[in-house]
Amino acid sequence: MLNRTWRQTDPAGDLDIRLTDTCLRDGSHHKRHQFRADDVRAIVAALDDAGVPVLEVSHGDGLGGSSFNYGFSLTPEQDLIKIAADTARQAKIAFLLLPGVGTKDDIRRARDNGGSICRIATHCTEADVAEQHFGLARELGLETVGFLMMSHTQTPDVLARQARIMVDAGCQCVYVVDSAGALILDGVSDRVAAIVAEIGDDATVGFHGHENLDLGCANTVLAVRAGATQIDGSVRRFGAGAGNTPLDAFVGVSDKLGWKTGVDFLKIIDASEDVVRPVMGEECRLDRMTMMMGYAGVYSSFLKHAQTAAERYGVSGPQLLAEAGRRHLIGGQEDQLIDIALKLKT
Ligand SMILES: C[C@H](O)CC(=O)C(=O)O
Ligand SMILES: [Mn+2]
Repeated sequence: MLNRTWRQTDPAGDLDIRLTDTCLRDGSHHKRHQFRADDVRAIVAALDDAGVPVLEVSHGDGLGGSSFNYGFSLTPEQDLIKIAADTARQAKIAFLLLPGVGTKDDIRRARDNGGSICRIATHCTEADVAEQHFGLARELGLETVGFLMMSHTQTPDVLARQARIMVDAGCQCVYVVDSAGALILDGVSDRVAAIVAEIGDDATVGFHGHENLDLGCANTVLAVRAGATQIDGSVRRFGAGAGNTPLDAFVGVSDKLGWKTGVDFLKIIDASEDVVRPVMGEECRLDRMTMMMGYAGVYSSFLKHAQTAAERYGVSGPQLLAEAGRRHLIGGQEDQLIDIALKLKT
């Protein structure tokens, strides 16, 4: 019989990990951007009380995302950022910006509303479009994070070079972002390790997982073991597609591995059940649509757009998403889903 203690300490040893919950930003995709002010107030209060150090609040596609192309917000995101900042006692409020969707003025407004961490996301080969935004964010005294979206599409070396561009522009932490939930175990650790090797003396590295192949927690553990110290997740997986790495479960995993997150496990699982779940409308599901997203490498925030197109034109959603994967669509190409549906219909 193996003499195993119940608490398997991890080869990575005692680690401090900083968690960011993104259910009020990535979860905005799942909720079709229909957050009410009271939803945000309740979720921020509960996650803040549980000790979550960073809460991200914005439209799912980032500042300025409320539009015909991405979906209109029920409550202006700048109001939600201010509500979050006014409600949180210890948590910092982060916001996301995709250059071209949002503007530098949106960054200024989010800072004025109490946001203190500016997270700038680009496709993983287009880091250079964010250079001026990192520069402005640092001038404004904001902490900066860079998102390399759709990281599964590029090799570790390419991502490392893109991370260097972000850091040289003022980014303080670069994330491997598994936007499609398509990365599998070593595919995560290889990418994180390559970026750590490139920028580890100047910046930290993070990981943002999605659940489309049900690997969120496992991938995130390997990201930490490869050197990531900033981790995204969402309570109740409340994010695009089948959701993000479940932050509540990951807190439990971290506790059992001896990693320090500062989050109270009992409080976060109660917040998940009693506060977040009632706001979601429906659970984020691992179903044929979301599994096809992970399988075909499709941007998770396309899910609701693909469901709408498949229903409107009477075509197979999984087949629509398979073609979106073949076309290597990236954020901003939501309209292509309609083109695919029309072609499938003929
Ligand atoms: C705008 C996207 O939703 C950012 C993100 O969360 C991802 O790429 O994953
Ligand atoms: Mn995401």
